[in-house]
Amino acid sequence: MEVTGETLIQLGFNPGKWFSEAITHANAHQLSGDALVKYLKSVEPEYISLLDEARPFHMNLRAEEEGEIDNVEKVRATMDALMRIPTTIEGAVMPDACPTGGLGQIPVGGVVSTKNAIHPNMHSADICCSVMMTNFGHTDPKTVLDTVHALTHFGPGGRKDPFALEVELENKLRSNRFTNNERALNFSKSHLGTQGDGNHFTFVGRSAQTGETIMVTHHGSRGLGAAVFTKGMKTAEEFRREISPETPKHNAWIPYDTDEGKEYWEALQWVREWTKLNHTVLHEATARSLNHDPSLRFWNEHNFIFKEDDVFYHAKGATPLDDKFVPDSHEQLRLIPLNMREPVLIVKGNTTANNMGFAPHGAGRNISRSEHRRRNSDRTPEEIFATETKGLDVRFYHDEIDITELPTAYKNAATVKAQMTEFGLGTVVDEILPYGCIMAGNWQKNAPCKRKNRRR
Ligand SMILES: Nc1nc2c(ncn2[C@@H]2O[C@H](COP(=O)(O)O)[C@@H](O)[C@H]2O)c(=O)[nH]1
Ligand SMILES: [Mn+2]
Repeated sequence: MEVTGETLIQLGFNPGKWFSEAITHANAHQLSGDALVKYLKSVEPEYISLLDEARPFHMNLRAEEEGEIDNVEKVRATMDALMRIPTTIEGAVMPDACPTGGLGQIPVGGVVSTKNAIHPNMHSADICCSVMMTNFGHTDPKTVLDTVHALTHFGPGGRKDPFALEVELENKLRSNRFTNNERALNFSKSHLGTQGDGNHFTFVGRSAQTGETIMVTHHGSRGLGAAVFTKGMKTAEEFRREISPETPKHNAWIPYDTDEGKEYWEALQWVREWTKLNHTVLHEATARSLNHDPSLRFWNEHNFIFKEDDVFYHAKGATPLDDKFVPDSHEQLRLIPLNMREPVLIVKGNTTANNMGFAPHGAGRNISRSEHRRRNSDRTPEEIFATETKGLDVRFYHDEIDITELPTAYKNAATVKAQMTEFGLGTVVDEILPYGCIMAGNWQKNAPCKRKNRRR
């Protein structure tokens, strides 16, 4: 009987590139029964198994009240599963941690170091989600917010009036297999100067130290990053089948010491450069419109992979404190937003025994968006908005309130700040006190397909 791929799968072997040569050999020698199994065992690749025990991780997170226990336990459980992936070295969990996806997926607020391995799912689709600030001196905060409101773009899709993509960066994108495709290249142009949706924002406030007006933008790499992520996951899956089929798909990795690994790492750097430009064009356009020469601008990513020799630090919603991770660091300063009613923190810090060189990237959530909606179903969005944004100038770009972005949707900011101090996760050197902000809002409510459904 002819030996096929199906025969091998039924015998319990994992499909991979080795199948084709083994099938040819088995048929040429008419192998069957024990002889076939013996031969297949002798040529089957040696797979990397999951670790029997989880590698160590630091829980810089503690439940302070009843409602937080469930979240903390879920974060611990997912880290326990994740730290059995054979590439892992060490992990850390930040006070803003919350689970995302199934068991074994890196939580938001998680840091995992690996040896010679890049795990695309540990940076997820919004590669290099980040925050940038510009100091506008003593310009009136409302004037800054009005000015950026007229210039920015929130919601799905791209701009009708895109900013120009630098030729040098376009050439870089065209030189890499993960970015040189129509989808990624189109996004790199049409999405430049866009902020997307969800919890991305433009925030304006005043420095607690100097009273100067500071603008902070929060967004990532938009369609370009998502396109790179899709390709990265596909490549990682090809490796997973060949080297560690026992590893769950969501934790597949690309070995760095391969052509694909080196090129994926390079693609991540181009995405980082593009994302920085995506913030910068908005900050520069605002400064030009205000005819103001800004005194200070800096940024930091909080959803990225950082490399030190052959060790890769995956930070899924964590702020790199240590300058070894940040090539364009300004005086070691980093930005950590909390919610629209709270200050954006300006922090500094170093690597310690338990922080792996990172701090939280925000407040995080104890409950999902849908649970938050359920708990507030007894009040109208307008009532909730009025209570939660009193005294602030809060705007939704698409004119529809998104209650899942209001302050009570997030963890208690005071608790997160207290745990930053308790676990040594950076020192606050200044705070940007809120004047107001712009977010996408619930743009789906008036999306054409929703309107059509409502008419039915
Ligand atoms: N200052 C503001 N901070 C906000 C707002 N909405 C959310 N957030 C915080 O940002 C972090 C980062 O979110 P992620 O998308 O990178 O995971 C989040 O944990 C919140 O604490 C806002 O409107 N203003
Ligand atoms: Mn972010």
